[in-house]
Amino acid sequence: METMRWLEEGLLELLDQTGLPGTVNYLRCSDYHEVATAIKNLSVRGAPAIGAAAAYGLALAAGKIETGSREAYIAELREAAGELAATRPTAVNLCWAVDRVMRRLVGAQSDDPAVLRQVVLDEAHAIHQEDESGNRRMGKYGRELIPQGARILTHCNAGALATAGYGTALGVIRAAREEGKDISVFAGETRPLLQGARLTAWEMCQEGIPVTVITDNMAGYLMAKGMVDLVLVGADRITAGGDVANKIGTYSLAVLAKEHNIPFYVAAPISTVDLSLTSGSEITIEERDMAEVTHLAGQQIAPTGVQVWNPAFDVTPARLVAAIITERGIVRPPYMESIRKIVEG
Ligand SMILES: CSC[C@@H](O)[C@@H](O)C(=O)COP(=O)(O)O
Repeated sequence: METMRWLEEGLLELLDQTGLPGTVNYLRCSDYHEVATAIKNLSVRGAPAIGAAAAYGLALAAGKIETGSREAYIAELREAAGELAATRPTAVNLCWAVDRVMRRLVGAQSDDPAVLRQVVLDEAHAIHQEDESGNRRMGKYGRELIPQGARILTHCNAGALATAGYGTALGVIRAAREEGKDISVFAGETRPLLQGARLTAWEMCQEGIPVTVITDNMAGYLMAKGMVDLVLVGADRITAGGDVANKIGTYSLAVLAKEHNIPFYVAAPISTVDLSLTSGSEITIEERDMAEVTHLAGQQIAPTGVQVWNPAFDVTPARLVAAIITERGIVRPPYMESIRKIVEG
């Protein structure tokens, strides 16, 4: 299942194969401004996917630079890097991918625009491919945490549609299923934009993994009825101390899981870890347009002029997280030691 494809003629295709109304099912970007807009308006979304898309955005920008000097080339690409990195503030994978491409470019010893362009494109391909292979490794580690018969509650979409393919949390679920475990999924619908009901449910249906959609406010009752064995979500940024920013509503699930003695797991690549931050309170939380709350499927559902608050993410404190699954293995508390160790290898 692909989320994006680089075309030989130097174009980026963004794909969303759900075919559902309200989603952009196909978009072809020919310049980096279009990629920036696609990231902002969620035509491409999910932390690892926007990182890879931004890297390809730089490749599109690189293709248009004609200057003869290496310094001028880098300076021009920095402008594109700044615009792409500023599109969404919470998912650190975005800045990580843009920085990685720029560092690679700065290290390249050539004045030839064609060579420099190839360096940028190669790095974008590497980020894209490593994301998918990393997710598969993450799946292999993570499936050890999934018991036979597990009923798993997930939130938002941490699947193939949020990554370069396969998925983080949903990658773990896929891997458990591939080893023959008879598991089932509850997908929280994830208001305001319903990524759970639209994307996670669609992916699980495609795979033939039993999935039940619930509205977000049903999670407590579901747990109280003993219908959930574990909660498994993705992440948009993880601090050095193990605090986890993820889609709004994740924190509520973690608190509920604690109350019901249900393990709460996070699956995310190392590129989601931000060692520069210790505490989740330092993470910038994106606030989005109020129309996402006042409208549902294009229909107004709240009074005109009403006040709205629309934070797109929340922070789950490390003390509520039983384990974090990465492509290098599983880390457990105390996170201040285990996370640094796994990131720094
Ligand atoms: C695999 S990304 C982490 C996800 O769990 C989730 O927060 C997510 O899909 C990101 O939200 P989105 O706002 O749709 O880009």
